[in-house]
Amino acid sequence: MAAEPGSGDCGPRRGHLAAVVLARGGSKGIPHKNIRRLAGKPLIAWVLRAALDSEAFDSVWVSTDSDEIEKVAKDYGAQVHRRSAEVSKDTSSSLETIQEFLQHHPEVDIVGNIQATSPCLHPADLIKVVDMIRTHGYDSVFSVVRHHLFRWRETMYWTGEFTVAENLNPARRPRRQDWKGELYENGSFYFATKELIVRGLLQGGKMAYYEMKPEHSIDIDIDLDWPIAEQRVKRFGYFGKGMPTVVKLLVCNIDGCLTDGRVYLNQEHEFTSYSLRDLDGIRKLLDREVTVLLISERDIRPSLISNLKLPCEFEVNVTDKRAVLQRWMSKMGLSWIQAAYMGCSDSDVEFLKLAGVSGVPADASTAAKMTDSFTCTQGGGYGAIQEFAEHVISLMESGR
Ligand SMILES: CC(=O)N[C@H]1[C@H]([C@H](O)[C@H](O)CO)O[C@](OP(=O)(O)OC[C@H]2O[C@@H](n3ccc(N)nc3=O)[C@H](O)[C@@H]2O)(C(=O)O)C[C@@H]1O
Repeated sequence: MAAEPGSGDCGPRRGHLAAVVLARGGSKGIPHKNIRRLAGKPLIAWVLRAALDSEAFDSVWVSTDSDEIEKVAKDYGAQVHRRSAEVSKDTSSSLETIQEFLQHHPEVDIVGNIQATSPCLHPADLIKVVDMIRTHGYDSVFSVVRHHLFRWRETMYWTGEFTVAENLNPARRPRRQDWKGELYENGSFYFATKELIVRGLLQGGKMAYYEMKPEHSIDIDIDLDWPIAEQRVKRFGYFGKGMPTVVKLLVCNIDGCLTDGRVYLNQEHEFTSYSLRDLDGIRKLLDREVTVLLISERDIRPSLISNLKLPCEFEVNVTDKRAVLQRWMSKMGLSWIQAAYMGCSDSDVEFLKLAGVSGVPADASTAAKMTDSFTCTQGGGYGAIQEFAEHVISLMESGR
């Protein structure tokens, strides 16, 4: 979606390109915004993952003044620049914070300032922007989105002033499909050379914009934006995988996904519970011809599963998950990319990584959560399977 900038091709550009995500600790509007969980992951994790997976940068940094953010940044694979208190104030601008970063990192020639507040970023976009800089030699590139908004001049009606239309003819109001709309900066990223930044500019020199898809363009500014951003990320975000559009099999760990992992005991029996919402999610997948296989490492009574009255397969007392999964995949003639996997424990990590799409409940183990999986907002046994099933269905329906 790169635009055609007027100045044409400017020749190749080399030099160290650093992705820099600014994440101060003291955000005002939304407390701890930069590491608050959005769709199951700390906010900064979304853009860090896109930047790292793009493999387009020589280094990926988080600039922060907070120990907590430093830890999260490192957990997600970024390097950390500890910034000074002077550039961590409410009044500090991104520009001065980036200038400070450059003073400490003289090896860096170009900065891609990626804003955590736009969490629907995809590596493919970053790869194209880096190509605009590397191959076409632009000095600065920033993200925009197209809006179809009619603008009207601001007036004070009580003074007798009249308003006028600024970008439309009211006598011939264009229909959305007959009007290209206008480009607006969307705050997702700002790439600029060191020369420009040192001169006090993030946008300047040979400039170009990069037009993002509207579904990927979201700017968290006020607290009201948060739930909208969360929905958008769940539907259109980058989950670190090839994003399959065909899913034929869901394998789901019973213990901790279908159940909440708790077992109640009396002298004769063990009891667990499940959520009807999860059965509904499974049913939705079955309706779409996805085979559902429930597995457990525990010796669960088969009648417990058959009592769910769902036409799904199950295997219990599994000692070798890999062998079971391999058997199912070859029986169905599938490759991993066509399989979905939901798990919650360390023994699921391998399969969470292999599957085309994977999900973990909110209370999964840390190792399971650190995989590139869709992290549910619900815990195991409380609707996580339903949430993941809806995510899988939206992937299949989006045709991506
Ligand atoms: C490059 C730039 O000018 N960014 C500014 C953007 C940009 O103009 C809009 O997004 C455009 O739509 O606007 C601001 O955006 P905001 O305040 O949300 O900041 C965006 C992200 O950067 C972090 N940040 C910002 C400044 C700073 N000195 N240190 C930081 O760590 C924030 O924590 C947050 O994760 C604004 O609304 O005031 C302030 C930002 O400085």
